[in-house]
Amino acid sequence: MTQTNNNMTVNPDLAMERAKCNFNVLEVTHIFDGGERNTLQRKKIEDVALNSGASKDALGEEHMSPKEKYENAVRKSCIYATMMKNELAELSGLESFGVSSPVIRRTADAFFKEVSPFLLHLGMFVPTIMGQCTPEQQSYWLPRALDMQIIGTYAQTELGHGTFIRGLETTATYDPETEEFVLHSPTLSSYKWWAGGLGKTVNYCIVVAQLYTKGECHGTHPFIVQIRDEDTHVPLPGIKVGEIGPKMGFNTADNGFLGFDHYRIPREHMLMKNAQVLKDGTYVKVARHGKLTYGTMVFVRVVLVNEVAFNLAKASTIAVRYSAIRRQSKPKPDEVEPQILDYVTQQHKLFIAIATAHALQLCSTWLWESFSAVLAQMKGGNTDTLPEFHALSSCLKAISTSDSAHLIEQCRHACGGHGYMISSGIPNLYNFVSATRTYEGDYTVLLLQTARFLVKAYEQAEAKKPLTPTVSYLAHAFSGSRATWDNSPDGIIRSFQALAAGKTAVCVTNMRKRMRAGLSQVDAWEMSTIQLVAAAEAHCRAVIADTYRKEIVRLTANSSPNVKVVMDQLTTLYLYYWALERTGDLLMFTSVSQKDLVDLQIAYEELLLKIRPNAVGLVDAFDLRDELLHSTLGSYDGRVYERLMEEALKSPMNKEPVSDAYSKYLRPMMKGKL
Ligand SMILES: CCCCCCCCCCCCCCCCCCCCCC(=O)SCCNC(=O)CCNC(=O)[C@H](O)C(C)(C)COP(=O)(O)OP(=O)(O)OC[C@H]1O[C@@H](n2cnc3c(N)ncnc32)[C@H](O)[C@@H]1OP(=O)(O)O
Ligand SMILES: Cc1cc2nc3c(=O)[nH]c(=O)nc-3n(C[C@H](O)[C@H](O)[C@H](O)COP(=O)(O)OP(=O)(O)OC[C@H]3O[C@@H](n4cnc5c(N)ncnc54)[C@H](O)[C@@H]3O)c2cc1C
Repeated sequence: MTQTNNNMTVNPDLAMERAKCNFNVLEVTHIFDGGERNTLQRKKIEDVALNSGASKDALGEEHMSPKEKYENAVRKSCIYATMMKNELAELSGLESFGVSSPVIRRTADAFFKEVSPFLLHLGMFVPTIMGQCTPEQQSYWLPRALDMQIIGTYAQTELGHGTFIRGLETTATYDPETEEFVLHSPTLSSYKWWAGGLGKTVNYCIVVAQLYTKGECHGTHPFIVQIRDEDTHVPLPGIKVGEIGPKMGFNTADNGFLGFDHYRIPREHMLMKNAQVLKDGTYVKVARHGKLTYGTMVFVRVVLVNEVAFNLAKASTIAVRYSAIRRQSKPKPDEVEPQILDYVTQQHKLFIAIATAHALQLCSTWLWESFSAVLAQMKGGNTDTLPEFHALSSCLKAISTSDSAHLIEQCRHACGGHGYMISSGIPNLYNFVSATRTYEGDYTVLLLQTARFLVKAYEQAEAKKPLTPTVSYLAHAFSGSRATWDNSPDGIIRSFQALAAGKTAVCVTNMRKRMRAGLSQVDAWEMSTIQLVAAAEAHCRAVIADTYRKEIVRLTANSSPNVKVVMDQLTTLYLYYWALERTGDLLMFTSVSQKDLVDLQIAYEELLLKIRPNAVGLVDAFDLRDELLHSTLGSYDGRVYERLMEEALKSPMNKEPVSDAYSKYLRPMMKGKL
């Protein structure tokens, strides 16, 4: 029997779950959105962007050819970009549309099952103009880019190098005679590779190249480069550009390749905020910190934490709603088949996904605020906080993307066979999020950046020198005794810090041992990298746990009692889950006993049961409209089987009763005439 809810026919199991929920869902929505005002503004933006139906496709993207898919994505990008410039910019309170509204970014997902070919324009081209140009350059380029008179991308990675930026081979050689830079791709491996939108969409790009002037190489620098005619869109002479072909995801992003044959650009097209080349070819370094040209990457790493929190919220919404309507097996012969959400193993798969979406969402807001503070200090010429921030944003990017990809895959497992359907929405989420673990700095590589900082901080702690806030716990690393286990939230967080400190200490000790045995510092470091990655991961988990806990306590200070309880249950679940995932480490670095761990496992299982009645309410609180979920399994009304059948019937394979393949191949083979 079905029930109606907001004029909608709702699956009775979902209706029952909603009736069972004992907390005010809207209050939790406000927490996730960062306040009631943000929720109201988000809803307004979604109404304007989505109620017209402009986000919908007549035929599902999955049934289109690659060319049709791309053209459709461009069509919708143009519609959405026009909305962004007009109605949405006004609604979001922005003077011009752009990178500063996560809501506008998130709402775009209703238009694209994969991604927009404009993602890199707004995600990296515009931010690079904002972060790397002089004020004069900015006043020329920014209005054109924001108004989308030009469309750009960020072409840094080459066929031969992505991680190791200092190893890039594209050259930009200054010619003082003509006051131009000559861009050149000397080898196949120097071809730019991967930039989103480069294949067919953009007419400009940021190119990162090795700068040569007066015969000397000054390392990689960014340049703004026109690659296609502004009117005809034809590639300009000296440019070889194209699309790189099918990928696991991102198939509407026309990622491209780009090569230069002694291609000339004006001197002023070097982005000169951090370094300049004067007319006579003199190189002048302006920036106080050598890595400020990496600024756009740091910005995107910060943004990505928010991005993956949102995508994990989507996957957990789909999987929890589906688990409430799906009934399977008969553990008690006299009773009806239970909802699969009643299985404790299912709760174990899913509730951590909900908790992690909250943890990452709150950490992303905190990280954004820290980033704003670092930028404000740098405006005043102070770069002291940059190393700590680079270490922090590197590990948070690595762990948030990796955990989210893993948990989205776990949500797919939780949906059984139907989760494997593209129409479930989960495969596209996974394909998108698994790429975030690699791009903008690979997981291992970024954790090793954090490890560099941790080791230095450890040495400072050893020398009793002051420590920066996120590593201040290292000061306790020299007490000589193991940290005292205590299963309160604060006690568990202290234990996570003890693990990070203990693992860092082991790395330092091993590296010193290896160096005493004759290895160079580089080789001793290399031999310790497995443990260094583990130390950086432990550090990051301590930071996330601490931030999540503190933020929830702060944000629920005035919440109603039941909201306080359910938010506390989620944070506790997060802490228990990760403590139980790291029992070996806890035994090494804290006083935890076998009995403590057995008790913790029982407490965890009891917590799952406490959260169970509120599970659907918790994902409803993410307040994700069906248009954003793109899912047969996760829609608000729970009409799962109906939607699966409707989608199956849309398949072009079902257009004809007998496939052409029958007369061409099957019949001849079966009649022995092939
Ligand atoms: C209309 C519709 C619209 C709809 C849409 C609406 C849209 C709305 C738009 C908004 C939403 C957008 C969503 C986003 C999506 C974007 C998609 C992006 C796609 C992907 C893009 C990319 O994928 S783009 C390429 C990224 N490619 C990397 O990511 C390379 C990694 N590789 C490195 O990043 C370096 O290679 C690596 C390892 C650091 C070593 O760099 P290196 O060799 O130079 O340096 P060393 O290791 O020697 O380190 C020497 C010392 O520098 C220190 N240091 C290093 N970096 C530092 C730093 N950044 N800041 C401070 N300090 C730093 C270090 O800590 C050492 O410090 P110390 O010496 O004190 O220990
Ligand atoms: C979907 C997608 C979109 C992208 N978009 C863009 C874009 O718009 N613009 C752009 O410029 N780039 C883009 N990229 C490229 C991306 O930034 C790089 O792929 C990424 O930085 C990883 O570099 P790589 O491919 O060179 O990997 P590699 O560095 O070759 O990594 C391969 C393996 O080697 C390991 N490894 C490498 N170096 C070390 C080390 N020092 N220590 C230990 N292990 C190491 C890595 O951990 C990894 O396991 C995109 C990539 C993808 C997948």
